[in-house]
Amino acid sequence: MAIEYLKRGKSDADRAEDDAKTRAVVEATLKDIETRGDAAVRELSEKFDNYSPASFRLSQDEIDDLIAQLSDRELADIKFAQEQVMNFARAQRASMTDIEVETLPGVILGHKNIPVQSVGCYVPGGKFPMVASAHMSVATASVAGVPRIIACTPPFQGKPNPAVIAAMHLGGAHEIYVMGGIQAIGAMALGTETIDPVHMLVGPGNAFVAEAKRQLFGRVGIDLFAGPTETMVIADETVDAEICATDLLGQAEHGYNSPAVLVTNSRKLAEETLSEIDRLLGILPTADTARVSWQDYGEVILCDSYDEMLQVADEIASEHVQVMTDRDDWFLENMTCYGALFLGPRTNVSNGDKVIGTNHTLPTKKAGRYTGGLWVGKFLKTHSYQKILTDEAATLIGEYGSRLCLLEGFVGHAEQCNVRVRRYGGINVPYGAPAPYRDAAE
Ligand SMILES: NC(=O)c1ccc[n+]([C@@H]2O[C@H](COP(=O)([O-])OP(=O)(O)OC[C@H]3O[C@@H](n4cnc5c(N)ncnc54)[C@H](O)[C@@H]3O)[C@@H](O)[C@H]2O)c1
Ligand SMILES: [Zn+2]
Repeated sequence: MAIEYLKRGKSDADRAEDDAKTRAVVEATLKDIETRGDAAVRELSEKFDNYSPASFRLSQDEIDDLIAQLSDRELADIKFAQEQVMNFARAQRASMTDIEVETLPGVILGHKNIPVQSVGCYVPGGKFPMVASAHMSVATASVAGVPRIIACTPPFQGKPNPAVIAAMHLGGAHEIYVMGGIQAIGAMALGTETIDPVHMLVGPGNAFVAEAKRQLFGRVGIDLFAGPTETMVIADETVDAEICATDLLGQAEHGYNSPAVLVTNSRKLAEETLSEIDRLLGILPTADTARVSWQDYGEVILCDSYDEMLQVADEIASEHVQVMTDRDDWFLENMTCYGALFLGPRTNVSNGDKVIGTNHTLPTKKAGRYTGGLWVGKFLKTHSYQKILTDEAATLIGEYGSRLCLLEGFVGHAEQCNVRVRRYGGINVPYGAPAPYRDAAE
């Protein structure tokens, strides 16, 4: 491979050191929440968010008052986006069917999809009140039929954000708490004196939130590792530097640690994009964060061929991958590791973030190698079951089972089969012995 870095971000070693610091903070904080419950949650909320309300849970009156602060236009916009997300989620739900098949005469195998019974949805809100994240988790959980949906978001500028709370409420949240960061994640998963723990945590967040979910995995389920936003632009000379630079900075503004990577086969586009980014950083109102992300994590990678671009992109496995080339569908066909694809110059990552209807909670830190993003299927558990309807099937499966159990040395298991062979097949298998071999066709 002849790839060339025109700009490089932080080294892997530096990134690993940052992760280790986050891990340690999260571990100590979760322990504190587990030991001291509500008291710890309140102290942490005071410390990180300077917020200490009478109750972290919003009452129905408080929710109604907050929603009343929105204009009709704002409410209609929120509803439009939520409807797009729910429509796509409904279509995806319809693609998941329960099945029941007869694999051998009298042998019935099936699976059914059962909603997770309670979920905790985290909606980020430290730097920006992320209204859309409420559609992605809360509304999607509603489509899945989750019977208990609780939602947490930090205060924004000292108070609950009306738009976020409206989206949570309209999406179908049963309990809403104004609580952020590790304390929200810990309280939802571990429970406190006032919060019943949930079975699964979902939703994106900063490095602390993502790490807290990761550490709690096992105690509860999690959707996926969805930390600080990452973006990649794969572009050739079918597009210009303005669009590439805009798309890179558009996501770098999320925080101080959002990687943005350009992968291209054009040196001209690469160089022009670098100078366009400098120009835009002079006028973008959120340049404070975007500039730091770009300095520390921005990368420009020049490749020789489309094959090389594909290989680099799969290796990085970025959360968002915007493809603007003369062969976008070729990337769709061939890419294997990413969060979501945004194909062609007419769409862009912020459409997916806010409005178009695909889920914006997506895998970061290479998690796209083993999972896609949040979707209605993550709220459903697929459980199998089996039945044997006839004596013949009980005998046939029992005989094979008897011998296969003993092949592994499991005498007790073999007897579970043998007792059925004796009872339903009338064949006398001595206790603990393998069933005699009969041709399955007999
Ligand atoms: N992967 C995805 O799908 C996806 C989608 C949307 C957003 N995001 C990411 O979500 C993140 C949102 O981050 P945010 O910070 O704005 O909001 P956030 O709600 O995730 O985090 C805010 C909370 O972080 C806690 N916190 C802040 N500083 C802390 C510290 N030093 N130690 C411990 N806790 C601390 C506070 O309790 C605060 O309430 C961004 O990084 C964004 O890129 C990811
Ligand atoms: Zn974004």
